[in-house]
Amino acid sequence: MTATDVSAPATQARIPGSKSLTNRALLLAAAADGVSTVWAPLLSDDTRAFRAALTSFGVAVRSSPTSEFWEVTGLGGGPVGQARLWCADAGTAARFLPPFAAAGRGAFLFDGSSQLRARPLWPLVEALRRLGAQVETGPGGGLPLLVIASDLPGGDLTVDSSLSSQYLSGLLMAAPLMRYGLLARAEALVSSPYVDMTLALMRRFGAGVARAADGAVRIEPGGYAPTDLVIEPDASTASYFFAAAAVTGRTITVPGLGTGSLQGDLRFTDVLEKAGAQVTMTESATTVRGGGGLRGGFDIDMGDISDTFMTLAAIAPLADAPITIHGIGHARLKESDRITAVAANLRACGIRVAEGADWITVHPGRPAPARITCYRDHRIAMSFSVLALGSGVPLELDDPGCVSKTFPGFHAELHRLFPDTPDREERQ
Ligand SMILES: O=C(O)C1=C[C@@H](OP(=O)(O)O)[C@@H](O)[C@H](O)C1
Ligand SMILES: C=C(OP(=O)(O)O)C(=O)O
Repeated sequence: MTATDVSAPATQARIPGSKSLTNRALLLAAAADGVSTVWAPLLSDDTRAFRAALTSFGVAVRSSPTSEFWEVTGLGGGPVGQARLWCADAGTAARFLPPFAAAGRGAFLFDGSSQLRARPLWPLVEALRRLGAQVETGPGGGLPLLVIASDLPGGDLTVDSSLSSQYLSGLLMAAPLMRYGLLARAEALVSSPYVDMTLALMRRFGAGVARAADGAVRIEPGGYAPTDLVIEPDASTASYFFAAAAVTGRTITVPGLGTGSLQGDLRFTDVLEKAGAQVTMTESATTVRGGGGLRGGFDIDMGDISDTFMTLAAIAPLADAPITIHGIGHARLKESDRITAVAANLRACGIRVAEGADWITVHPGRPAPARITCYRDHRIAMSFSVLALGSGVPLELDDPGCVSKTFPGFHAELHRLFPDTPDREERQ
């Protein structure tokens, strides 16, 4: 650490709640038998869509006046009746809500934006059918999806999890509502920390969860008990602020994200450490100190934490040697084909990039001013904002507002923490 770093004021980033924790907590509270309170929920497009869909199922969600908590009156089981559910752009809604519906009784029609319709659902559809649910898909094999439910017996299931972990998470969360529970195995699981998060939250809501020696998970029937829960700040969102510290030589602390975090994406700080940043983690906060430039010359598997691969890829031109990221093939199936999108935008900045089915290599270089195509992907917008900050080069985002999927206040917070860098308007 240099003398300059020591004198730099530690600055606290205000990171909103985790999308993944908020939507899981909403679902489990909706299934529970009683009233749960979700403190510090994320207020963004994805959580509003999830909440609105639950309301369509007949779940009452009451906000405190400033939304510092949401009070959810659970159904004490799966939904009953008929409903149309709009999932907007939210992968979590399209993958978590159909299994919940299938564990109820009635007819439920799910749809979403054209972006969400393009994302695969077939492993979930197949799994639900094998459990005995009646599911009809749209022409592409996914949304719009009709679930005709009449209580699921449950049973023994292997879930193809090579494209996404969300199918398994959705099935696991519905399992305590099935008559005999579920014995579930994942095949070729990607993003495994999200399944750990699912099981941890299910336990918080009183579910009987046991892991077998062969990696299978046994979920007991019996439903959920209501609980009160505080949502952690979002670790994927925090990655942009940690990366910003690394590339500007500044210090950023995120309170509320520490050693006990349930979010795998906090491991992005290990990646920054590998790239030369200093990381300090306590039970209640994480601090990243930049300084000394970004170190490259490594090849890293980010398959478990793929939402943060773009954060690294976008700042990689500022490193002193090439950086290769692998294990991220499933990132092609998200809001955009993220490998192609990142590569195209880096090339638009004049940076040398090579890519394959599940990897990308980014070479060092000074970015040229460019217009960044966001593909309505919040993470493209946030990642390239950090590259603009670190390089001091104006990068214009074609759709700065797409950050509202997970952090509507992103640009304002980045500007608050880094006011001395190129003007925000120039970069958007
Ligand atoms: O379960 C979740 O909350 C999520 C799982 C991950 O998806 P995949 O399992 O499709 O990688 C992640 O990318 C997404 O943002 C949130
Ligand atoms: C992939 C993402 O979202 P989801 O799958 O929940 O739509 C994301 O937030 O990066």
